[in-house]
Amino acid sequence: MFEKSSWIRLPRNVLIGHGVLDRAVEAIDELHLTGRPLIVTSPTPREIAAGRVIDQFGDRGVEPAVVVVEEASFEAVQGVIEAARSEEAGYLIGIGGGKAIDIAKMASDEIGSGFVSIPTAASHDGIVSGRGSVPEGDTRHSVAADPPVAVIADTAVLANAPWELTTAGCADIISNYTAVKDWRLANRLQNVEYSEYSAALSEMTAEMLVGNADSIKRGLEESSWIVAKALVSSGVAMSIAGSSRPASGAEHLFSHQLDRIAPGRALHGHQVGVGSIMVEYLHSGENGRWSAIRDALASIEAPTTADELGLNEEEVLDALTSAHEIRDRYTILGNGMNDRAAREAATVTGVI
Ligand SMILES: NC(=O)C1=CN([C@@H]2O[C@H](COP(=O)(O)OP(=O)(O)OC[C@H]3O[C@@H](n4cnc5c(N)ncnc54)[C@H](OP(=O)(O)O)[C@@H]3O)[C@@H](O)[C@H]2O)C=CC1
Ligand SMILES: O=C(CO)COP(=O)(O)O
Ligand SMILES: [Zn+2]
Repeated sequence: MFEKSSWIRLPRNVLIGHGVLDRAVEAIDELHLTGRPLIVTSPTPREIAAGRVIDQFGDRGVEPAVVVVEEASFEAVQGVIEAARSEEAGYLIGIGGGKAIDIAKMASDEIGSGFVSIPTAASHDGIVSGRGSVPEGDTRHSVAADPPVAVIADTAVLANAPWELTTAGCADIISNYTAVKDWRLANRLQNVEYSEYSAALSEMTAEMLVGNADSIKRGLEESSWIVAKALVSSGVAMSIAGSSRPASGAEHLFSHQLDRIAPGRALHGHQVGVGSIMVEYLHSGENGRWSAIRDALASIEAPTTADELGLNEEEVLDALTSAHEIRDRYTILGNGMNDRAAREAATVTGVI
């Protein structure tokens, strides 16, 4: 008897392009959300973008509540939930990088309200996904949450963000190559649920980004357009899968470990990019495609070495040998790498 079923949650309105931030309230109006909006933002995006959205609401006689978060943590999520209750918010709007958007996403899931994603940086593919990613103690939780009901990505805002945030977003997309390899492996070895559609979309997104690498240049708004579309596409792949598997494999475990070992040293996307070079080496060996991943990263000015990430050898080796412990997610790392194997992978690929 056929008993399979799936429920794919996707955003309804996706606006990408020059100046779309000024149409934010118009796009939100179309969704028929009710009640007072609560804006969740972080310090810089508060200055850069949230004010413009608040003004649009003001023109309609609506005064949104605002919470400014400093870090991605469960306490911050709890704070937003409490603010939403005390301010009687009807829905949430996340304005910022991954931190603000993840927190708004997870709080709205808990409250059962709608959530709108307004990224100010093209720095990661969580801007549209139905996953929140939050560290806690020695682990990191990838939490299921409703995806945004709308995404409003203004390429002028994204292009004005520091260039490294955009290259981080590119690297997060390029890492899909190894994430999908790990997913297939986990499906073969552990019967992990796998979606061919989601995997194909995730890989195609990485292919298209690499194919357009020549147009990804500092100071060019078109770069933000290309990257924002790829981030949306990768987020959709995660929504189809119902997990972050198509965009998060061993290279993400490596990065999550770095967040513990060397917090705040480098951006999420940059760490996963470097992780991806080494994970590709583990999958395909010395003559494999790891050098193509490295070259793709280098061509968009993303880091390819420990040095460029601001890390030393020991930190990289520590993260590599302990990455398998951070979460119950089967990858090429299996039961873990020993010191010698880790050093070899990092040395052959030129990471250290
Ligand atoms: N849910 C998911 O599927 C995914 C989630 N993530 C999560 O996202 C987070 C990483 O995202 P990331 O965006 O790098 O982190 P942040 O939100 O911390 O943003 C990075 C930095 O950029 C600043 N910033 C944001 N927008 C602008 C702008 N327009 N101009 C100048 N500065 C700006 C922020 O300032 P300020 O400090 O003032 O806010 C911050 O210092 C991690 O927590 C990661 O786990 C990553 C990938 C996928
Ligand atoms: O960063 C992500 C995808 O790019 C989210 O993955 P995690 O589930 O590993 O947090
Ligand atoms: Zn990522």
